[in-house]
Amino acid sequence: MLSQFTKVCRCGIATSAMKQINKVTVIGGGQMGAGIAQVAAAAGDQVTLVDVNDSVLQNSEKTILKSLERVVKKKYAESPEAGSAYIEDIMDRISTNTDVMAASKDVDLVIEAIVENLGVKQELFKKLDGIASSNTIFASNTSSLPIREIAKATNRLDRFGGVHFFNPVPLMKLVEIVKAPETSQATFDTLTKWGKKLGKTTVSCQDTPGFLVNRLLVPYLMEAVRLYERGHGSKEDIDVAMKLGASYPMGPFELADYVGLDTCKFIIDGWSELEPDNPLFKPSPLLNELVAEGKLGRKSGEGFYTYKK
Ligand SMILES: CCCCCCC[C@H](O)CC(=O)SCCNC(=O)CCNC(=O)[C@H](O)C(C)(C)COP(=O)([O-])OP(=O)([O-])OC[C@H]1O[C@@H](n2cnc3c(N)ncnc32)[C@H](O)[C@@H]1OP(=O)([O-])[O-]
Ligand SMILES: NC(=O)c1ccc[n+]([C@@H]2O[C@H](COP(=O)([O-])OP(=O)(O)OC[C@H]3O[C@@H](n4cnc5c(N)ncnc54)[C@H](O)[C@@H]3O)[C@@H](O)[C@H]2O)c1
Repeated sequence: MLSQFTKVCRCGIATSAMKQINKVTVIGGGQMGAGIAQVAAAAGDQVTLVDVNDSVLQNSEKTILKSLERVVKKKYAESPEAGSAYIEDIMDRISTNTDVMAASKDVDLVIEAIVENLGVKQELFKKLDGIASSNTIFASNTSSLPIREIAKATNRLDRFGGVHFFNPVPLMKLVEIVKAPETSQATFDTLTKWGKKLGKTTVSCQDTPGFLVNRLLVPYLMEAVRLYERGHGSKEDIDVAMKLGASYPMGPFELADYVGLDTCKFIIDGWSELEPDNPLFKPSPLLNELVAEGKLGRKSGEGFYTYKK
């Protein structure tokens, strides 16, 4: 368990030093939460994955297992037995729980990857703040919401930061570490060290809309949708164009489906509310329509494209 490591400097002011994270609760077992649980357990952390019910958590476990099997196919191609032991070892470090309060009582870090909605995230952390140890750091994997706004629901603004992973978490090498105005240097350093322990490259971000990657990626994806809405290109051609003309691994429509169209909509609606006159943040009628029809991308079997279940 993380120890509150408090130093008193010569001036007499107590300052908290960087801590070691070994025990983590991940809230939200969807595509991001499952990935975060996987990479944390692979790095040796004891992980509890939380979601609203057991059937979601069973799916999360299946997703993690499938992903680990893909990793092992490459990493242990010559030694299937060592591969099985590797998977077993990681799965042994992951437990699941539907009781978020019990799962968050005594851990070094609570990181959430639930729905991209400020009120829901605030409500979650407000509840947790009352029961989690004062040593526990809170973090959000939000794509687009201000970390400070989420943290304001708690009395631990100094022990609250952003840790933004990318999808698919096991493969994407970057993690953005977000320092909100009140995030302490010790918290920021602890989160950065944790990101590196998970094998990721970290970049340091301020608490500005979209941090670094999404401030560029969101306008690009939305502009692709607008291009298509204007009838200036088919989605297939736009995807091919960006893959072969710009060497992106996925075209914008493939990527939006991969991310989840509900998440895309939550992001753009939030930014458009924040800056209604910014043409880059204009919502898209087509995106709204698809989400209203339950076409959320790969996770629901249909979005801009149709996927085999
Ligand atoms: C409108 C607003 C929207 C904003 C959205 C923002 C969202 C968010 O905040 C930020 C993001 O995340 S942005 C999103 C950022 N993300 C991006 O931009 C992603 C862009 N896409 C890509 O980088 C690639 O298409 C992928 C890596 C996803 C798949 O690669 P591919 O070549 O097209 O297809 P492949 O052949 O299937 O797989 C290749 C190899 O990878 C292996 N593997 C795959 N999945 C795995 C898993 N889960 N586990 C383990 N392994 C996995 C697979 O086994 C294979 O191994 P092999 O040994 O070589 O056979
Ligand atoms: N999808 C991406 O590419 C991506 C990338 C980076 C960051 N994010 C961010 O990560 C977060 C999750 O995104 P996702 O794509 O994994 O979503 P998802 O829809 O796949 O999963 C969300 C999960 O959270 C659960 N959940 C919702 N409310 C909950 C609560 N109160 N308590 C416990 N569990 C709850 C849901 O049951 C669901 O399983 C969002 O904030 C999103 O912006 C997403």
